[in-house]
Amino acid sequence: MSDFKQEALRYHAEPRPGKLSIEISTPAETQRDLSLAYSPGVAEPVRAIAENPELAYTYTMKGNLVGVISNGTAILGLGDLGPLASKPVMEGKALLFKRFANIDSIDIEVNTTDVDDFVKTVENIADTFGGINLEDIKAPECFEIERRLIESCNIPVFHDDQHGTAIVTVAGMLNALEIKGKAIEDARMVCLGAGAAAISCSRLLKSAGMKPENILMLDRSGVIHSGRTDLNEYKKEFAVDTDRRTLADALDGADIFLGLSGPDLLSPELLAKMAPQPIVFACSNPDPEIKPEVAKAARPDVIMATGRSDYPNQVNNVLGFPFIFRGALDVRASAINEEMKLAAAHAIRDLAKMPVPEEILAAYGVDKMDFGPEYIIPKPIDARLLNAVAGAVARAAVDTGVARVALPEQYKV
Ligand SMILES: NC(=O)C1=CN([C@@H]2O[C@H](COP(=O)(O)OP(=O)(O)OC[C@H]3O[C@@H](n4cnc5c(N)ncnc54)[C@H](OP(=O)(O)O)[C@@H]3O)[C@@H](O)[C@H]2O)C=CC1
Ligand SMILES: CC(=O)C(=O)O
Ligand SMILES: [Mg+2]
Repeated sequence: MSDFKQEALRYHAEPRPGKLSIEISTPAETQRDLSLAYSPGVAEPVRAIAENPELAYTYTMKGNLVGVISNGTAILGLGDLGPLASKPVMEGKALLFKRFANIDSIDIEVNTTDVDDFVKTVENIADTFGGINLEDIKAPECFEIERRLIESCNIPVFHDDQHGTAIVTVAGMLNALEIKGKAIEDARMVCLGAGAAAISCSRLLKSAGMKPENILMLDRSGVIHSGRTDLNEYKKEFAVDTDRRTLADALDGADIFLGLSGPDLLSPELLAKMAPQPIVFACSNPDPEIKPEVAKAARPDVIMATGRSDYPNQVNNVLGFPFIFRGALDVRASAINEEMKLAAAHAIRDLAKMPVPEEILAAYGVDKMDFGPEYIIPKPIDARLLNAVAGAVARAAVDTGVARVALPEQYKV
């Protein structure tokens, strides 16, 4: 086993197993403290909430608590390895919520692949939380699960692999296209993968101006075209009239490769077929569709992003979900709508054009980071993301009427 793999296991095992702990936020030392925290004092908020459920936001941690909920059917790009094996990823998402947006969150792994069962389980516990982040649930089930939970829950329900990924991808893509000097309306994209992330990214790219006829999507059976009879309703949305059938056919002259599929599926020979200054977002985790060093050797003109922290241009939903939920929770939004998503994408995009603070350069061990092919998107540790993205989301929630409390001062511009 490599040193890095051993270190990763040790990181998860020490100083105690896992990556999270729960802390007490009120005094609990004296008889008086205990009388207030538990019996008899706890009866007062119980009675208050029973009379007015909104007071759960005042007297419990609900308003700053997000459930990270999975059934482990699409764990990163590792596939369906079951709910328990997804726990390190879900604890990781909770770590990121806390680290980047001071949101308390807890992971819940649900042991079912049945849509009705999953939906019922989440519905039954939803009131515990201020928001629900669905994670690593495979397509097509994820679409029905999210739709039904959005309908039945009165808190934001957000499938991160769909919308978190789409928001960050659109932010990075608009910047990559700007650097390439190509309008999104004219860009031709090949999307490898037709699951949760691919469908949602392609939908949001269309909302941002990409033409449906300029998107060729592929699944394991090749190009999704209108002659296919094996397509579910989500894939059908992307079926086009075309003679192209294979990834090689699709990539001929394409401007963009968006990979949301699996490891090492884009060869240097196929990359060579793309248009000048190709944009390659190889976003599969942990192993991208093509490694940046391989892509750059084949195409020195490539604008390249991956989902990983150890290469430039990390296009990963970590840049989105902590800040999006921060904004949504702060205005007690009932939903995370399209306007909020596009506002988040533009806020992330715009931040990449601002001068990069010293502490970020130091953390990444470089002398400079300037907007360009090696820096199309901010780093997750950029502290400015919090106010920029959460503020944009909160303002969009207020503007579109889904906020249930007024805009906090810190988000007023
Ligand atoms: N960077 C980021 O922020 C994110 C990256 N991702 C990555 O995207 C990938 C997909 O995740 P998600 O959408 O949640 O999973 P899903 O299970 O919903 O979708 C997987 C999709 O990939 C396709 N696929 C798998 N292998 C191949 C192959 N050999 N050739 C063509 N298509 C293939 C599947 O095809 P078929 O439909 O035929 O089965 C399916 O459409 C993962 O690698 C994940 O790590 C996901 C979310 C965020
Ligand atoms: C980043 C992420 O959510 C994924 O790869 O599934
Ligand atoms: Mg995921």
